[in-house]
Amino acid sequence: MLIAHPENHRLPATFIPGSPGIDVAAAEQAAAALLTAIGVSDGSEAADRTPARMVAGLAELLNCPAWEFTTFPNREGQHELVLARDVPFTSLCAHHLLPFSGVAHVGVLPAARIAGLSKLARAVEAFAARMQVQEELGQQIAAFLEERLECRGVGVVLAAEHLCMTRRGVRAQGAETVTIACRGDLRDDPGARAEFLQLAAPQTRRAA
Ligand SMILES: Nc1nc2c(ncn2[C@@H]2O[C@H](COP(=O)(O)OP(=O)(O)OP(=O)(O)O)[C@@H](O)[C@H]2O)c(=O)[nH]1
Ligand SMILES: [Zn+2]
Repeated sequence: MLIAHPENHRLPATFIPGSPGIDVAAAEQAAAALLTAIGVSDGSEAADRTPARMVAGLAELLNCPAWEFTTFPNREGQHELVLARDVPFTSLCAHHLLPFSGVAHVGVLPAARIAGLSKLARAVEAFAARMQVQEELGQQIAAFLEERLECRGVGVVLAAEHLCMTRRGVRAQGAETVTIACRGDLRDDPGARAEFLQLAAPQTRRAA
């Protein structure tokens, strides 16, 4: 069954740095308990601050710095594709809490306004800073840009390695997961879609 999360792509106008959702003391206590429970707590000096480092590391991955979505008037009529290619990202797999990371290719067909270019990458960063499912990550970025920019089309290609799939479980080393989230003319206009995917697709495989 498809479960829709219509609010998931909404972000506050300005992002606040810090990790307000994290109770650091409780998280460190739980991390220490986890290390003990799985039998790796050896009391050594090296592991002394491991619970604190675990929490700080997770807080870092679940946080993104403050930014604003800056746009400019489309004065010269840029109605062709604008593509930010090879934007690196790291997120946390919602199922295993292991990292998945790779690159995002974000394309926009502008209308009345153009986005500050870095904001395409910042949108990727902001939505990646959550427990995520790759398909939902792509859809949330696309929905956010479509809504904020009121553009004619948005396309988001994500190509990522999931450690939960390549380093544990099935251990499919080298496997890459590619997802496409297109909206507007980048989904419905075959020519525009083909041009976008052609420019984005050759970049989906990481350098060996
Ligand atoms: N569709 C999708 N699946 C994901 C993503 N990240 C992880 N998964 C999958 O989520 C599934 C969770 O399945 P479970 O059977 O509950 O977990 P598991 O026993 O650890 O499964 P294995 O990884 O096969 O050992 C696995 O198939 C993962 O590969 C993602 O971003 N998108
Ligand atoms: Zn996983």
